[in-house]
Amino acid sequence: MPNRCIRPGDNPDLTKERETCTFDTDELAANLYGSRRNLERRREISQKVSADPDFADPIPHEFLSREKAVDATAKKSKVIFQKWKNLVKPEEMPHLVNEAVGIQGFPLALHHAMFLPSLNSQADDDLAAEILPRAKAYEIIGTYAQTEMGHGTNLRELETTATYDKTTQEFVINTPTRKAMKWWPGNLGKMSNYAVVCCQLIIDGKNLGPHNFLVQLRCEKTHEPLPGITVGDIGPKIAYNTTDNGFLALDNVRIPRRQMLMKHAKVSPDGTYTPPIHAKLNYGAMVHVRAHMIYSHGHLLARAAAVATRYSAVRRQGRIENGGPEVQILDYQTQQHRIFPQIARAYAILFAGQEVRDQYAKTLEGIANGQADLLPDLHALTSGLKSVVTFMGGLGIEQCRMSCGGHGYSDASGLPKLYGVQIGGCTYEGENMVMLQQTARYLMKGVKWAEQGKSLSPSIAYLGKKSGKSLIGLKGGDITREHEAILETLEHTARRLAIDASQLWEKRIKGGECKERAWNGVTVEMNRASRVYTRLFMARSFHRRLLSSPSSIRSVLSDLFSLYLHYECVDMAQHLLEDGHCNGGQIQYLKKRLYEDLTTLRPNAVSLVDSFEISDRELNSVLGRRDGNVYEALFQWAKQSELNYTDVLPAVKNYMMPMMEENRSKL
Ligand SMILES: CCCCCCCCCC/C=C\C/C=C/C(=O)SCCNC(=O)CCNC(=O)[C@H](O)C(C)(C)COP(=O)(O)OP(=O)(O)OC[C@H]1O[C@@H](n2cnc3c(N)ncnc32)[C@H](O)[C@@H]1OP(=O)(O)O
Ligand SMILES: Cc1cc2nc3c(=O)[nH]c(=O)nc-3n(C[C@H](O)[C@H](O)[C@H](O)COP(=O)(O)OP(=O)(O)OC[C@H]3O[C@@H](n4cnc5c(N)ncnc54)[C@H](O)[C@@H]3O)c2cc1C
Repeated sequence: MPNRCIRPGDNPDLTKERETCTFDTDELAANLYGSRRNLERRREISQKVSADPDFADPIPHEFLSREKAVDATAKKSKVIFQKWKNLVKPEEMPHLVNEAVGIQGFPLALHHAMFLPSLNSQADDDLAAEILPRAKAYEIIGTYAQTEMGHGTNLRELETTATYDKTTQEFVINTPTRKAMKWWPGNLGKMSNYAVVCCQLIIDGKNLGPHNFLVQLRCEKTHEPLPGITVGDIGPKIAYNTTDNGFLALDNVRIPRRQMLMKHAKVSPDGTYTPPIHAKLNYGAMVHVRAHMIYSHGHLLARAAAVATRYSAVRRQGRIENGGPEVQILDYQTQQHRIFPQIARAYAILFAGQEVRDQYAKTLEGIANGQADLLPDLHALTSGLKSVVTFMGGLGIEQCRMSCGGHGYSDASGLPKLYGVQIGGCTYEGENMVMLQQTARYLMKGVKWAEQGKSLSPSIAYLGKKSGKSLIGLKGGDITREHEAILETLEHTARRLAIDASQLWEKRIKGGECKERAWNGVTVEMNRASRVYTRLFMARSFHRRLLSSPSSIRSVLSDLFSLYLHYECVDMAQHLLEDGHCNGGQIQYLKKRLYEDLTTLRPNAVSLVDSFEISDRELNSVLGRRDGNVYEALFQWAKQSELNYTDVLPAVKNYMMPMMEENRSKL
């Protein structure tokens, strides 16, 4: 079957891997990206970026100081948002940015991810008409400033205030304490001249909770901070170092009334407050990012899996049989067990990410028509997915990094930076433990609705079903029936964990605790229920994709799905066993099936990651390069280290040589 990555001059081990492929890699890539046309566009963009001298990197970013890296990123961003702006569709923009700039952030990241979405969904018609065309034309750059030094999670306790002054029809925006400074917002420090700032709305001394306001931070001509505004960069971080995450203090800055984002909640000139149709519509920008970050995090894991798989096919170390040749490390079962589940999870996350984006679009349509009834379901799902996927992705990338041995520790592999970027997602857009509790709140309602026989939305319909006996291992032979048996077992487990958590909670309440304290006593169990609900959704979403896939890729997707299910079940064995729904024999059966899956997938491993269709430039990894010629490339990469600009470093000349000289002269 064709693997279209084969080229003359490639590492022969990689070529051999590609020759054993049993499916058409282009078919799978087209399915992943939605169509052949999308796949071709993806390639076209990759090729054009590589050929554009404006995007050329004289030396890799890894060797640049932070300031120089920020500079290079800003320069490329200007090219993207001027020269390239009309050459790509909005949905192609993330790929263009990844290709041209990389994953560590760029000056307009928050402008796109949160500033524009906030204005689009929360500004009233007047404000939108005035500001959106300017923002879309990049006449101004904006960000989303919500988190403060003292509070990120608990938005109700944010301290920044917007106090309405009826006499002038203005809001007075103020940072009352040091810890009330906005702290963390991306692109706030140096790039943005505007921000959507989240403040407690105060009218006639009454606090009406967090609301969003458009605030100009810097002069449009000089880019100097405006009077009353203190703004800057918070310093280096684990990753995202080309992003100027910032701080901001506002000293009684006045803005006109109409700069409150008033599509949903409104303040009239006389100070009358009208609440929104759903209390949390002000939180819409967060739901937007949570709904979109699932897919992009799937892509980060896909990159790591591509690096680890290709490198493991090229790397030869040790022998399996005495006297045999040194083997490709991909032939070790431990290596396969480390890497193949990451390939499967990356596909699963990408599929789930595509489904949740569609669900977000439907919810938004409803809200535009005055219907917010889909929002609770979407909030529960995006909260669960963002938590599970970012954690899974972090673990997966770290497994991939370790699977590359010493070279995985080098920035040449691209993996340390990938890990740093990925794990940021465990914290931003709501700390994972906190967001899982949001999901759990919804599940607790679902358990009650199911008890009362009420209708349940599709994502929690399983709560209303009855459990039968687990048929895992008892439906021998037929893979379709085995998949169904496992999905039913996962449904049972998700339901059982939600009901157990609900009963534990009720027991504590009956024991005399207030609801909230009782909740805190059961949150570990609540979060377990949320994770399994989310993992069930991911498995179901993968299954839907498998069932709708064309026959040409059905078999390889089915193999991958089997591995996914078997791995997830073994990973969750404790939950499957706890109530006796599965027995030890069934877990042993799942393990046996998992080891068989590793062998089945082995010939297609490289081709499965080739179908992620990530260009060398985007992958930015010496170990993961398509042609597999890693050793020469490693040496060329290291030669660019600034420590190699001279043979004798000043540090050696100034300190080490005199020390050695002094010690020699003492003899
Ligand atoms: C060219 C394009 C390129 C794009 C490149 C993009 C690159 C992007 C890279 C971006 C990187 C980083 C960006 C990061 C940004 C940020 O981090 S912004 C800050 C995010 N902050 C948070 O997420 C804070 C987390 N906290 C909260 O969300 C809330 O405070 C919390 C939900 C935890 C609690 O809120 P409360 O108001 O106290 O509400 P609560 O009492 O718990 O719940 C009441 C009720 O409301 C429901 N609820 C809560 N939130 C929502 C929501 N968002 N939508 C719908 N419903 C919501 C909740 O479930 C309760 O319901 P119930 O029925 O009463 O149980
Ligand atoms: C890379 C990055 C980019 C960011 N970009 C932005 C941005 O653009 N705009 C912006 O406004 N913000 C941004 N943030 C801030 C981010 O949204 C917050 O850091 C995040 O929401 C977590 O809040 P926190 O820092 O207050 O953590 P905390 O809430 O202080 O968390 C600390 C610990 O307390 C626990 N905890 C807190 N509350 C509870 C609870 N109720 N139940 C159980 N445990 C709890 C958490 O689980 C965690 O273990 C960014 C952060 C990062 C790391």
